[in-house]
Amino acid sequence: MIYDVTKYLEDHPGGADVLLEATGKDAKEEFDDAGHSKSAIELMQDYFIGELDPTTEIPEMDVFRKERDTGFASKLMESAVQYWAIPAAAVGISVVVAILYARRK
Ligand code: HEM
Repeated sequence: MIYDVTKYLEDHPGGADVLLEATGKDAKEEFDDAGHSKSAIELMQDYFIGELDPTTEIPEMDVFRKERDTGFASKLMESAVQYWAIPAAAVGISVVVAILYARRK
């Protein structure tokens, strides 16, 4: 569920700050935690603009988890690549040099 609350910023009893902080994020938990009344939930429907396209693979909470996961995983991969890149390059160069050296004789 996506809500455009731009026009509601000034009228929000909870303040514009909390809405701005929730921009572009999944604010379901914050919304629920605030204990919004039934009328607040009804009012919210006026600002409903659409759903996330599930095929875009970016539902908000997943993004956070994914960023954390892939962040960690990609860092691990990066360091793994760095770890292997130098010895692998050294071995590669040695092999080339050895072949060239062997050919000379
Ligand atoms: C379209 C979306 C929203 C609508 C229509 C809305 C509406 C309201 C309304 C009418 C109230 C007054 C209390 C009540 O009737 O429940 C309220 C309070 C509050 N709202 Fe929202 N709200 C929205 C989104 C949010 C979001 C996303 C957050 C947090 C990130 C939030 C945080 C709060 C808080 C903390 C209060 C309590 C203020 C207090 O009691 O001092 N609201 N909201």
